[in-house]
Amino acid sequence: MGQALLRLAAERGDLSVVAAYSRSQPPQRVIDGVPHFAVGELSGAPEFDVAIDFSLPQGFDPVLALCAARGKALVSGTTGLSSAQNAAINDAANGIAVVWAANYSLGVAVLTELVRRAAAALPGWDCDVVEAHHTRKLDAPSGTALHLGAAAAIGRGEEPHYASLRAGDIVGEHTVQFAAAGERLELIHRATNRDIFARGALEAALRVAHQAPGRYGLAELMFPNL
Ligand SMILES: NC(=O)C1=CN([C@@H]2O[C@H](COP(=O)(O)OP(=O)(O)OC[C@H]3O[C@@H](n4cnc5c(N)ncnc54)[C@H](OP(=O)(O)O)[C@@H]3O)[C@@H](O)[C@H]2O)C=CC1
Ligand SMILES: O=C(O)C1=N[C@H](C(=O)O)C[C@H](O)C1
Repeated sequence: MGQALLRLAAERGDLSVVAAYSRSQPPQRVIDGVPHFAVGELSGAPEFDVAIDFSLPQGFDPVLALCAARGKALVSGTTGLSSAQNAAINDAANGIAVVWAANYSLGVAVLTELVRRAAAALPGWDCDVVEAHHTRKLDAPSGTALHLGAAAAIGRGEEPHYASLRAGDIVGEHTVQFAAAGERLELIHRATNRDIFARGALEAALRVAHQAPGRYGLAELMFPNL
């Protein structure tokens, strides 16, 4: 995701990337023309308006801390965060603008609303969330699966069952199934290119960079017609 963000940001004239951060050791001083900072070097990063984080749970805390210390906005898509890390986002949102979303695609934002409405309309139906991703993905169920399950739980009062498949280079597929005797409803989102997530995160960053402190939902920020 970091590579997609750098590539797509370079194509735009309305934003510029001032630094990249990762765990790479030894630190690669420049990545795609952008100054790179490795673990332990983040405090030396230049001034910025908003940070975009697509790391891993073990890389998230220093980025949140830097944004909070400098009073700058954060857009994060890192999944598999702990409840303590989610609570830290809520705390930080008292002083900075924060967006965290398990999925930055428009399609999943629409699917989430459909799932919420279907669950509310189909009380007593069985509900399962099946997700499939590439074999490099470390967390399961996916953040999107948990997000869709939470939307279903609003309408049905309990979380669905989850199933995870890891195979090949699947970008990200999520199927929410509602089943009752004699019929079955399946709502499916299939991502075929990871750029959709990076584009969504860049748009969110542009919108939240100078917002007042608070935790902003992706739909309220990006898809007000939903
Ligand atoms: N919300 C959304 O729309 C989406 C969310 N995701 C989520 O984004 C995250 C990243 O996904 P992906 O890009 O595929 O994963 P990768 O493993 O390809 O990239 C993870 C990045 O985090 C860096 N990193 C890992 N640990 C640390 C650390 N301790 N300190 C600093 N940097 C660290 C890695 O550094 P290095 O390069 O040096 O290894 C790497 O640059 C996952 O949680 C995934 O679920 C993914 C796609 C869409
Ligand atoms: O790791 C990925 O690739 C993805 N992770 C996110 C998730 O955990 O839901 C979003 C997307 O499905 C791709």
